Amino acid sequence: MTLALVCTSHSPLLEFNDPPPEVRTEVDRAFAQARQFIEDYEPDLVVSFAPDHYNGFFYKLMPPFCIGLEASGVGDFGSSAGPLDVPSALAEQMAQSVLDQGVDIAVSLEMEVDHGAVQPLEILLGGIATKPVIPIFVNSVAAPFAPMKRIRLLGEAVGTFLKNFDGNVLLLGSGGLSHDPPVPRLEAATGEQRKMLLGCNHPTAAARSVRQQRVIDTAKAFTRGEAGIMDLAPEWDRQLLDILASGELEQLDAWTAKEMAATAGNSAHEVRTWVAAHNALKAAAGQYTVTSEYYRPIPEYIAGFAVTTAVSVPKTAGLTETAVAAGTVRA
Ligand SMILES: O=C(O)CCC(=O)/C=C/C=C(\O)C(=O)O
Ligand SMILES: [Fe+2]
Repeated sequence: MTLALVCTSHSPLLEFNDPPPEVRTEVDRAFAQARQFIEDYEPDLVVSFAPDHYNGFFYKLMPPFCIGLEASGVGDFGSSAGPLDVPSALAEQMAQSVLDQGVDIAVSLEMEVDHGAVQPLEILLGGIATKPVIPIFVNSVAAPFAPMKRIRLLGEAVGTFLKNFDGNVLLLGSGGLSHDPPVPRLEAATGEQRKMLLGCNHPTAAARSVRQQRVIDTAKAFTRGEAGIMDLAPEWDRQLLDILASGELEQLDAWTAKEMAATAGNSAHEVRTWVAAHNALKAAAGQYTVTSEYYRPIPEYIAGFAVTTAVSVPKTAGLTETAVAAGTVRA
């Protein structure tokens, strides 16, 4: 059994608001590099840690974590709709193992996933059903949030389960880094929004379209420096990437939800998926090496935008020559 990891920011704006061409080229190159990394690795199973943005999980019943025993894409922001290829029996065994290890996790036989889970599958694996995928929802937008230590322990429990898997496992983390896009929040919700957040009415295509347009308009205003959302926080992003690369993930236990949001924006909680994925790799393999890392704050995507790859082998010379040659290595 070996493991590999790709963590990537997602953005609903990828196809709706272009950054300058040289930045788009950089992002495409980082995606291409991650795709090649996966192709070379030939995963038998993908385990995806991803958030949701009130398309599949609502306040009517909001679990901190959930494993999909069956799942399908909802098709928001032009992402693919339809079933994922979830190995249900294996996903159920994973859920039992995670529970046995002391991490309470929900399961869903009808999990709905949005662009947060679907974009990485499309971009990195060519579609939502090209490989067997176990989707793990990590709540990253709906307060209250699980403490960071629990996120680390979720990753550890998943990684411990994967130790016994006979095959190559690719871990995915999706989201972040610093960003504050206009995702509605309960504390500021109007009557109609509150109903949407509760999940009283499942979002219609028309309602989704209004929400989507708001994100696009905000991104355009943000790029002009005119949006009333928080700035990106490159220093916070770099600190996080350094900690993830160091493997000393316990350092993140002290990060509180309040400070994370205050420093890096309300959607910075999506980095929880990165922490869980990295600790799954660490738990399964003992050590890991980050092999490539792309990072740039991209206002057009409202994102501290990063793509990294890692493998379950001890540290050697550090980042690979490929990463350096592609110009995607961090400073
Ligand atoms: O109004 C809504 O709920 C839609 C907003 C939305 O889905 C925004 C998503 C933003 C990201 O996924 C992101 O920047 O990470
Ligand atoms: Fe998101």
